[in-house]
Amino acid sequence: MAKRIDVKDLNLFYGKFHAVDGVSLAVPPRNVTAFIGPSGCGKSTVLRSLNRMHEVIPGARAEGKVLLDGEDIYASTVDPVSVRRTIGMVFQRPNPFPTMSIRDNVVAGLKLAGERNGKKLDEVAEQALRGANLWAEVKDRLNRPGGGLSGGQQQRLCIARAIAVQPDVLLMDEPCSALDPISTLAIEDLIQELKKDFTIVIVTHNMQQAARVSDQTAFFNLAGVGQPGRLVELDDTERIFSNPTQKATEDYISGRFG
Ligand SMILES: Nc1ncnc2c1ncn2[C@@H]1O[C@H](COP(=O)(O)OP(=O)(O)OP(=O)(O)O)[C@@H](O)[C@H]1O
Repeated sequence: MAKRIDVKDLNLFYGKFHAVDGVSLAVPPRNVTAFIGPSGCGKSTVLRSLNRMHEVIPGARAEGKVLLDGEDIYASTVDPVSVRRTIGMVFQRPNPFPTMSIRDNVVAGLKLAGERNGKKLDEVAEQALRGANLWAEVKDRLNRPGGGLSGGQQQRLCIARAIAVQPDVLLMDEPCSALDPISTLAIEDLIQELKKDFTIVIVTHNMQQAARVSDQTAFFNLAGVGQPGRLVELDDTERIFSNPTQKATEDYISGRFG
């Protein structure tokens, strides 16, 4: 169930390129944290480092600590695959397995982990689809392909797939950027529901969205061209949008740059 994350002096690299410099931040459990900032400042890179997806890119590496309820996910004894199971991820473009049935998409992770009991898989599929606010729309076509759903439904299917394995944390990388406004609102409502059970970190370019869905907001920026991105400030969302302490944050949220 929902866990806290503490990031300590995290530096992220792509080969020799120092992409993110010295980030420290805390994400409380059952809380939505939004990452905002101009393009290229490292939001997605930091997000991917929170479940060790960053290192999947050839040459990419992380220095520093990411603690999940005090346990360092980068410790040498930790299996990155189990980290990714505990800290799930939803991507920018919905990526269901298109020919696989809706039901099998949801339970794909569980089947991979060896669960073979059909009744149990049906139960988990229903629970996860209900949790993702999709059950009512798909309950009569669970055996039809996931690729046949609308974009917004596919994204909720991917959220159902992510929560079916009961992660502690959900990372969302611009989950609404490929969706229309109605589907976007459906996902935003869903995020409010999900935070009762999960710790959520969301990258968004949409500042209204950050203001609507998050409890705290982290503003990232670049010190200059070719310089690494860094965390400028992290505070309650209300404060970031009404009275930030840093001028760069104020300039960004008031639309003066970015
Ligand atoms: N796979 C990669 N290989 C090399 N460099 C990368 C890779 N992915 C990102 N970068 C670089 O790392 C820096 C941070 O990129 P990142 O995508 O994290 O920024 P971002 O703030 O999420 O940007 P955006 O808002 O445009 O998605 C950029 O300079 C980017 O070019």
